[in-house]
Amino acid sequence: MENDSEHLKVAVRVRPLLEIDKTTDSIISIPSSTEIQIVDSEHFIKSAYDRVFDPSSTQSQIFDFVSPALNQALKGFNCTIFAYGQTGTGKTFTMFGQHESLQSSEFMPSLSPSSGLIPSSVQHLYQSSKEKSLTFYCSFIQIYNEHLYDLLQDPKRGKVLSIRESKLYGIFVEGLAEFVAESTDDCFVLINRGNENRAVRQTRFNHHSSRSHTIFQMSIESDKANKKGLIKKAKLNFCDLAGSEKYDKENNMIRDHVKELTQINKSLSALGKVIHALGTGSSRHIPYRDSKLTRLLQDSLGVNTRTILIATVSPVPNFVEETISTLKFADRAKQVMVKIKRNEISATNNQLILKLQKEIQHLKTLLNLKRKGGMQELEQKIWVLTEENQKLKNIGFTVEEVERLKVENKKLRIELQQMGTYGNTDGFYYTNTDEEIPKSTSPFTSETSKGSRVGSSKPSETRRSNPNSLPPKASSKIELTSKAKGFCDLCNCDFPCIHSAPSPFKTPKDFKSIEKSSSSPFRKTPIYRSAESTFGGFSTPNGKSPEPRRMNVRYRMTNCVVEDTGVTDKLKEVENRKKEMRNIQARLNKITELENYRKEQFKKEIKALEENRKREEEDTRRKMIEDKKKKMDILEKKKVVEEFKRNKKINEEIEQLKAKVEMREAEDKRRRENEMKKQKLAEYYSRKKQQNEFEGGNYSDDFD
Ligand SMILES: Nc1ncnc2c1ncn2[C@@H]1O[C@H](COP(=O)(O)OP(=O)(O)OP(=O)(O)O)[C@@H](O)[C@H]1O
Repeated sequence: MENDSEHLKVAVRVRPLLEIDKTTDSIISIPSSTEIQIVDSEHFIKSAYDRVFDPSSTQSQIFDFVSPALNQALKGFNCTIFAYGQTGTGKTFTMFGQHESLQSSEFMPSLSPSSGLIPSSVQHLYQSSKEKSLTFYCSFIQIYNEHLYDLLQDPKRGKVLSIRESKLYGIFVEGLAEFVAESTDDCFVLINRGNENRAVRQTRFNHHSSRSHTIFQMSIESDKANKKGLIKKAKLNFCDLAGSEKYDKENNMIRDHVKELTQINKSLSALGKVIHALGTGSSRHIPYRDSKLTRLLQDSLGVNTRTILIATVSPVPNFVEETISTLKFADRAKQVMVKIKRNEISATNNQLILKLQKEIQHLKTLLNLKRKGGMQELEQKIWVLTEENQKLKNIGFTVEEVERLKVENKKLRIELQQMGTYGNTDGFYYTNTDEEIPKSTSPFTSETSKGSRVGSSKPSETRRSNPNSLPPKASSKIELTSKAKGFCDLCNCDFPCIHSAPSPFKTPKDFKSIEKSSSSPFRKTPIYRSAESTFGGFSTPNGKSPEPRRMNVRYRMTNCVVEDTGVTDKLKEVENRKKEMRNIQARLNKITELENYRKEQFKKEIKALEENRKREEEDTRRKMIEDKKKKMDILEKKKVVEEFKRNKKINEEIEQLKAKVEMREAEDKRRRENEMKKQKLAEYYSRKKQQNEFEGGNYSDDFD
């Protein structure tokens, strides 16, 4: 199965009846593990899929269905898993697990039976890759109202990210953080964090309805080349799509809800069109660019990616139309053929080397900057590295050298992480926890961390203590230009804001200390959230104080400048404060402008909706009139036909009567002729008789 074509795999999961459904009737029956039937007074539909999961199916059965694809991902095959369905049918339940368990605060190193596909897959991947030297990079994206946000770095949806395409990276999200997750726990923390930040809303059919599409991405890269000198890499996408929903005319929906609903339905319809185009195979143009979702998944949909669709449906009779529409979508998806090949890249491939060099260059720059400080040196270093990079590009590399580059890359990241750097240069960020964090308040104690790590490639201690690390104050001298100006890159908010958190692994106490030290007018707002909550049955310890998780992160971002803002004297501080205030004012103006713009947009949308409605009403009225006219025409025609039939019948009767009359007349004529003949004969015989008598002869009546 090195290079193969296969159908997109489709499973349907029927969720059980819930209290919120307020019914015990179900329209769904499952004759076999691959068939589903919808039966009610108006429908009888039967269709077959790769697998149908009945309402009693467990999370582990779903995991078993996808696990072969996960194993393939470890061998270098891309994989995308979707959950698609109407709102409240169990997409998030399937992908992440029971919602309540997301909130639990008990730490359980193992997964619970209610854990969803993503946590189970993460655990499986780490367990299966114990012996292999693989690196996992994780990112978490949400698409809300057709805008992309980084769920791990941007909880307030402050910065809209853009999708870019380049030869080096393919399709990628500019500025999206990719964390190096060294263990299952690292991943779990990231998933929890992302889940906390996801846009949800209470709707009629779901108390925690997801209002955004989320994509948890894992890039798996082998650290070492195989015997053939090839390096494996695979991308895994877990997509929990927002659920489609009908416009609720009776209960006035609020403005934001209407907007969300419009955007969700629009992007799902774009996804449907892409699936349709891929399924028919005839269409040359695949409309990937119609929505952010399809554009982002362009290289993971139908192209070199094993794709699994889990369509979730409700058994409630009221949602029969939605269930049928989901099954239709799943039917179309079944037709899609995907050509799959292993993603292997020669270790000496120019692009890979270039990428590694680029990363190493940034890492080195940051490290030197961290160690020595100073803008001049940084500029010098960048210049030297650029030169070096240029030279390196022209030199042939051996596999061993590339492997060394990879190892160096990883080492540098870890070193940076341990130094507590939060920096940014051309292309990459590296975040870290602060050395000042009191160990007792972190959500990850060393014992817990040690005990719970599954498949961690490194003991957690190695990432904690660092003899080279600078004292915390020194590290705080290095800041981003935008921060020096009092702006955050992500949300343009006053600084320090939520994005100044070194990593998603802050602890409540850390946040308090930040709040205290900050003089920002926003500092009273508890902007940081701890990674305490869990999902799928894993969480933070009760009362225990784990150690901060340290992780590396790379950002795909360009043209960021680093400068020395280690300002300690009072004057500059005052100056900075003023600047900060000016920036806040500017930001407020911007927000007001934005608000006005949004209002304007909303008015336009309402107007458009109103016009649409009017147009639809007009269409309906016109159609009704046309229908009426048609009916009248038909009635008119019917009348004519009946008249014609009646006339025809009358004519036939007349004809019959005429025929009868003619017959009678002929009969009369014949009778008259016979009588005349008889009369003539009688006259003849009487005359003959008279003649015989006269002649004296005998008269005989015999005549021939
Ligand atoms: N298979 C299942 N077993 C038990 N409960 C389920 C199952 N599927 C869904 N549920 C419950 O149904 C409710 C809605 O599920 P969920 O939030 O996953 O739906 P969703 O499809 O993601 O909805 P939305 O699109 O609105 O986000 C939740 O309370 C969830 O616990």
